[in-house]
Amino acid sequence: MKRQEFPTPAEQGHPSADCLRFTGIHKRFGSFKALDGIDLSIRKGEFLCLLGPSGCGKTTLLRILAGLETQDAGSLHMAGRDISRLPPAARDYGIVFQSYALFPNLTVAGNIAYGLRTSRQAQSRRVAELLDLVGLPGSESRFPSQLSGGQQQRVALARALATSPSLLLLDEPLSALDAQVREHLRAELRLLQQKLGVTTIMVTHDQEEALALADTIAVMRHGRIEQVGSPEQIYRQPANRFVAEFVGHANWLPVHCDDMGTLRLAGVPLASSLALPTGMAPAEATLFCRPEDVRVEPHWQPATNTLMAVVERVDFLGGLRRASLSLCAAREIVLVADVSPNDAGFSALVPGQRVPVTLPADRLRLFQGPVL
Ligand SMILES: Nc1ncnc2c1ncn2[C@@H]1O[C@H](COP(=O)(O)OP(=O)(O)OP(=O)(O)O)[C@@H](O)[C@H]1O
Repeated sequence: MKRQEFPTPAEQGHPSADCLRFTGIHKRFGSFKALDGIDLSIRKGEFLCLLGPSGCGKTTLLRILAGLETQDAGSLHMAGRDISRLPPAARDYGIVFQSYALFPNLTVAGNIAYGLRTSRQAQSRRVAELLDLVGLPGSESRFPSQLSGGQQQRVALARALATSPSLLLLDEPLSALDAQVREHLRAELRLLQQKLGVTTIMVTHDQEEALALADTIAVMRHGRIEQVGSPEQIYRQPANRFVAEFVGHANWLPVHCDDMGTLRLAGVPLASSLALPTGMAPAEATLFCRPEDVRVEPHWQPATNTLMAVVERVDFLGGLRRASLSLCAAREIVLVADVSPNDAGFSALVPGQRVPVTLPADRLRLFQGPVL
């Protein structure tokens, strides 16, 4: 086989071409609805993370795509081909599981070459090439038990990529590793995926991992997709409370919306430019604001969305301080601000001190109903 080089994204086709499409996927286990109508498209070369809490159906969706589980209804198309009923071996993917799933009795080379149907010489060349790629050159003759968790997962990745599949499936591949190895491998995985341009779907419940790795995140809950978007969209414009709560830290502040559409937080009117979701009745609402968006001001200056607060406590978070601030007009309302030493109000963060805080209008979102 004359396969020394990996195909570039350009060789694999136009990056925006649809590679994979799930349409109306349903799956029940007995009376339990594990997937409840999944529609999702993935572009060629895209890195998509299925993100959601335990039991939301991420792995089931991945297993259906891999042909390891059968959907009750719905279809799957890959590059325009209906693969809904094809056996796993006919679906053209490589897969990496959470537990490294290497054959313990085979060497690293034996594990990686397992699915290759080429001459021994071509296999050796391919194995060496893949080991270079995953940063383990010269490890051919070692056994899985002689490798660390991170190294075993690199071998599992090399094995998944051995046949140059169109699709790489990753089922929580980093979650069994310790934090430092995980972060290191995460960065390498992203570089590798970009270099190869292989369309990738990764299952994770780790929102930080999804934000760091994905081009697109599909947030799931109870067998449904709650939102699909770029990490920026998911983080900045969460479609609903569930997404906002699941991804990142957030302040949830009770606001009242009067008949004129004016919003008030602790009686203080907030910028009227805040967009109310269409159909929201004038009543109680919840204001959402990320801690890093709350601005602690060095001096009082009457300004839109600026309120007085008292510093309740300050926690050291390495590069940042996390301050809990209670509003002077309603001490029971506490908001959290992440403040960097470069921010103007940093030196004012002394417990007991009164400080002005601004909630930038363009960083706020409103959700219907009271704070939960
Ligand atoms: N073979 C099965 N038989 C019965 N129930 C199952 C089976 N496989 C999955 N389930 C159930 O379906 C639901 C979704 O499972 P799934 O493994 O897809 O969730 P997940 O989002 O990947 O969660 P986790 O992050 O914990 O793996 C869970 O409640 C699970 O118990």
